Amino acid sequence: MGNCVSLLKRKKEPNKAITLAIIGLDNAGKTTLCSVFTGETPDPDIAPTVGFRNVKFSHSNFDVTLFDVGGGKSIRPIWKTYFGEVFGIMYVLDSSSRANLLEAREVLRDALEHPQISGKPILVLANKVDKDDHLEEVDIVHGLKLEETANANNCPSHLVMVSALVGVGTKMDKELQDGLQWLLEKIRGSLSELEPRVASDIRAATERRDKEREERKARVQRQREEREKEEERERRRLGTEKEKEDSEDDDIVDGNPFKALDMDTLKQKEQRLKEEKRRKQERMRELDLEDGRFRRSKDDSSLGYASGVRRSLDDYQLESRAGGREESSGNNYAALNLFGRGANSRASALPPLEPLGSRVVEGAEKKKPKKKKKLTDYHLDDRDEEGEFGHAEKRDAIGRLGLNVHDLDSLNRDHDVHDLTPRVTKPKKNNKVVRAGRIDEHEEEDDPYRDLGVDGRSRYKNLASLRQNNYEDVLPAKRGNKDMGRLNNNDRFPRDLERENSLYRNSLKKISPPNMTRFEEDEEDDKDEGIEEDSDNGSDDAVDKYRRSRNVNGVNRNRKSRDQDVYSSRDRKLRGQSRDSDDEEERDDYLSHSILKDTMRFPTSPTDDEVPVDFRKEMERLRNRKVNDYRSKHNGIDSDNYSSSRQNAQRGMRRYDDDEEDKLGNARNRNARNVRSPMEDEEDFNSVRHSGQSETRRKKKKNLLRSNKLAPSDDDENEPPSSHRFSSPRMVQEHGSRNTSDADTPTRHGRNVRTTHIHRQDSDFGMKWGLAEELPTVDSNYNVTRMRHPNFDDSDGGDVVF
Ligand SMILES: Nc1nc2c(ncn2[C@@H]2O[C@H](COP(=O)(O)OP(=O)(O)OP(=O)(O)O)[C@@H](O)[C@H]2O)c(=O)[nH]1
Ligand SMILES: [Mg+2]
Repeated sequence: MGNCVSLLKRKKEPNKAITLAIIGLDNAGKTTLCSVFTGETPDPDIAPTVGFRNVKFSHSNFDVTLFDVGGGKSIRPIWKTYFGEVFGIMYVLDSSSRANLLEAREVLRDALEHPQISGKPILVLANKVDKDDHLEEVDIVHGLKLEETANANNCPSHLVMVSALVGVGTKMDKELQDGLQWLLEKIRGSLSELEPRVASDIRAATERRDKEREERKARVQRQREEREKEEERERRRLGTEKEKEDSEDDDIVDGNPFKALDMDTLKQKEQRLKEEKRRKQERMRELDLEDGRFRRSKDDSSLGYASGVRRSLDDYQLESRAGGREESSGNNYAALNLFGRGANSRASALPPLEPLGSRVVEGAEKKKPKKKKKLTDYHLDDRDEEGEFGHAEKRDAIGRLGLNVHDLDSLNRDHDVHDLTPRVTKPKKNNKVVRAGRIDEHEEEDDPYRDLGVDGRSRYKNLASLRQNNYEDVLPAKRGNKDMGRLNNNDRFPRDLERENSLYRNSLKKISPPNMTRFEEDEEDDKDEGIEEDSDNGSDDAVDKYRRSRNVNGVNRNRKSRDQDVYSSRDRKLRGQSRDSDDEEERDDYLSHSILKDTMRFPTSPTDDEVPVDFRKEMERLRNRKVNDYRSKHNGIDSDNYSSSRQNAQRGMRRYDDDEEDKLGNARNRNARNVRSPMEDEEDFNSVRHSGQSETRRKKKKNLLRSNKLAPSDDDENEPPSSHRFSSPRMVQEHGSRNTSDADTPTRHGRNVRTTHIHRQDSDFGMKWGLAEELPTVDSNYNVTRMRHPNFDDSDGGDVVF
């Protein structure tokens, strides 16, 4: 009955306003719990609290203001600012985080030990108990040393295991509700003590804050006065008036910020400011002049102010003593009274100001820094025509290109200069400047690389461009381009420009196709392809046409496009070269050209003394490989086939023994001795071509190739007809009957093996097993290769021998 009366009594009383603080480590769930108390649904993507915020809610006849502070390390120190105002504390702990328990203990201890907290009730909220791995109550009490700390600081404490995610407002977690109730009751129970304590703490805090504010104000006032004094001194020195207080508030008339502005007043104000400024400047000039005169009268008249200020401090001290000047104690700069009579001690303490003095030095002209001339195409070309370079350009060229004096001499002599010009300026249309890789009338008149053909020319210019860019700018764009990649190797690429270029010129002369027909052919191509001549450009010579239509610029063209230019499939067709043709001659022609093409990718100059060793070796290796590949491929034995034969034997697909290896080896050697590859033929052909007979090149070359292939060598009468050497495996099969017989053939092992005529349709297994490509040349006398399919039923005819 008594309880009911007290409840009814309480209901009639107005709510008590109290303040609480919710503290704890970051990420404990403080802000989420605040939402729960206020009845808001917590934001799942809640951000960490930076600083402080407060929330309000009512519970059990209390209007609670809850201070939610950030739990981050850097924010914790501000907690204590609020401790004096609070009646009690909620301490939140993430019960699922064991790692933070120690830190949480320390933070709790620090809080309870604070004089404005000790004795106040503490509610510990072990949050996030909805998580599986949360700590047990005992562990938390033990881990936090809650009882010891609370008892030590006379703080009534209570711990509840809660989850902020259960519900909000009246539907909040029951434990949480109980905990809140406990705290509020505790506060209610000690309200008589707490209220005066909090009130006094708040008063003390307010007094402290007021005191601090006063101190700050006084400090600011002192600083302002100092500044004003300084400004006054400066004004007196310059003889200017004190400006009217020009605060932003001036424009606010009668405290009304929205009142219309008086334009006349504003104009007057502006005028006044201008006048002030002008007077100030005049005064400054006068002072400068005075000072300048003073300096000159003391020194040599030729010595300007600028040099005067550089004199030693001792001079000035002496001077000031002689002139009865005041000498500031201990400050040498004070002796440098640069501002004449009116100068005050502060100003004279300043270091000398050179720019002021420099104005009064008669005849002292400021030298404008000369603009550094850029090394452009134009400059270089100009000088080149005169046959000389300026020193600056030479130095520039040395710096840029890493050239030596010898190189520079060569620049003067040769047309190399065109290729070495840095591409700084953008050439105008139809101008005469020659840029790297470009061809125009100017160059065409005396083009030393004309013989190289378009491809050779651009290749040469690529080289020059590489040099000019120190191999770096161009190369990335050429990635994948074998020859450019090789040039990047500095070891193989001597720095000597002359040597390098002659090397390339030689190699290009040797391998480039005859240039006389290039433009004509391309003109025809262009017609066929519908490329029209550019009517804007007046020049109609073949070189220009070619350049315009193909955009031939040595720097920009990549290998693919170059190869396509010279060896396009269209060209090959026109020349009667085709990989797929049934015509043997066409195929040969194709092959020889593909070798030639590859050779072009690895340009070499065979003049031994000129070529660096590594480079030469590499080229020789390449050439030999090509020749050997060709020989072996077209003479029935190649290393691939040989090794695969060995592999087949090991797999049980064919019989294999050392004797056979001997035979194969012998055959290979013999064939290698006697067969000339198209590569060698091409070399011969080139020598013919360069002797001026290029118009009949195709005919001659074919004859040359054919004669070589068809003529068996003298020292080997058993050489099979050379046509076989150039036959595809398919053709070998088709003509197999010429070299095999149906009769038994004795082997060295004394076993008779029946040879079989293999028709095309019979050779399925060979094709299927990928062996068709490996079929060797058939020779009934000594070159017998045996292949046997493991599943092949030989009951009808024994082994199959090719
Ligand atoms: N599982 C679970 N997650 C909770 C619970 N309470 C809060 N969280 C989550 O814990 C994270 C941190 O919550 P906050 O309320 O921002 O933590 P805080 O203590 O305010 O952190 P600071 O502001 O940085 O000090 C949030 O992702 C909440 O969703 C809970 O009871 N259970
Ligand atoms: Mg927070």
